[in-house]
Amino acid sequence: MPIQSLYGTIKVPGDKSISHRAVMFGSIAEGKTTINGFLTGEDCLSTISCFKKLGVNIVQENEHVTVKGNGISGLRPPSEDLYVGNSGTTIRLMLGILANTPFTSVLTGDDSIAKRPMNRVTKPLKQMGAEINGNDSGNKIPLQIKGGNVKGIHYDSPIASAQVKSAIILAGLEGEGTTSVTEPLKSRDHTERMLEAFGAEVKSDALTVSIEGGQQLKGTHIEVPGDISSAAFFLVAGAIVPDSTITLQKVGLNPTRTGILDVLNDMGAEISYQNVNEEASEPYGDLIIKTSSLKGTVIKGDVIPRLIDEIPIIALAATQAEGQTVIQDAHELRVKETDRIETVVNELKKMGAEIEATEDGMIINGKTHLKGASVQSHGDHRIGMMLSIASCIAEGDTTLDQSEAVAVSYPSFFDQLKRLSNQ
Ligand SMILES: O=C(O)C1=C[C@@H](OP(=O)(O)O)[C@@H](O)[C@H](O)C1
Ligand SMILES: C=C(OP(=O)(O)O)C(=O)O
Repeated sequence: MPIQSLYGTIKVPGDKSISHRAVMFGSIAEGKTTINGFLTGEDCLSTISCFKKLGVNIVQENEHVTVKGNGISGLRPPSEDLYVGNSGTTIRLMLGILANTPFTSVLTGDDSIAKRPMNRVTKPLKQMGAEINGNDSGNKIPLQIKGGNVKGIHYDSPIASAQVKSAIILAGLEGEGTTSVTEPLKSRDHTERMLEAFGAEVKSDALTVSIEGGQQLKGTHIEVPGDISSAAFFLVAGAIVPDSTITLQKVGLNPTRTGILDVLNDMGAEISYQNVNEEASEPYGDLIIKTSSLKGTVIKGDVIPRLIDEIPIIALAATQAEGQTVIQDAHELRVKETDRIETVVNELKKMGAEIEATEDGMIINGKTHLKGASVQSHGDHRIGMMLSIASCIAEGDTTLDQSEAVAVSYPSFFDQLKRLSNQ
């Protein structure tokens, strides 16, 4: 049923990319790391569980985590498989770390991870000296990795992927000589920023990142800002639900992640900023969104890696914008938790959207009146949240199958949505 308005202030949960990295880097650092604002979503809990199996002492109490690391050489052979659940970031970054451990580990995950390509990281890691075996020549789980004796390489990555860049840089941390990665477009730079916070020296020059081997990380304190990828659902909800004003507190504003703000601005959304801190290692600020008249736009090129996870909710915004929206260069969506081009198009069509898939994106004509339907998340958290926001403006009832998937990145999503709609 259509919601009358969304009004109020919320603090979205901690950034998923930063929460994963804080636990991982704390686990291979020397000494104590404390984390505040940790995301308690299932993906980040999978990362904690894997490092506990590698012998790291990690205590998690809600958003506070303490990690006692003993360096990479302090990691111990796991007595069981490392289960990464639904998390691509966990498996790909861990492979980079495990390239430096002289024992064998086996990495597995859920049905979605079983379909996702791993050769994007296993190929360069094998070149660096890691022994990796798995289904489809090391492309699919379960993956067996034995590390040690890593040699630095230069890698020209065919895709703009922070997971690929991070896996190689993490492998290079203990490797011999210099390791560098050049990517075609700049991807999120949380690894580079956080390695510096842990005392390492990382060089970034345009599209190339490099690191010298033999650096020891030192435990530190990490403050995790709110996840802009989670805030995105309420930015779009605030723009498309009538009579709404939503304040989102302490949202991460790292420029490699703010593509959604640029696109919503182009579409005519009324977003204002307060309490911005640009000095923090990860900048953040409060965002205020009001109901807005949106217009169609073209989204392509170097903004794509800066909003890749936000495309499902941007597609919904486009159904409520006057004119045509074209999304290009987003082929990567086909290898996320689901094929997000297919799932977005098929599910939004059920609600009456005028949306067509292209090979590397979609074309959406607006503005359309959405109607309630029986839809499904396909076990993909971002599809589930996008469809829930769609139901807020749809005429009639919507039922969402597999809604529990939202807990992967946003366990408090439905509670916060309810709170904003009741105020
Ligand atoms: O490094 C990260 O934390 C992430 C990188 C992105 O994936 P790719 O590296 O595959 O683009 C993103 O889609 C994912 O949600 C998180
Ligand atoms: C693609 C995502 O995550 P991951 O690759 O870590 O599974 C996501 O959160 O949208």
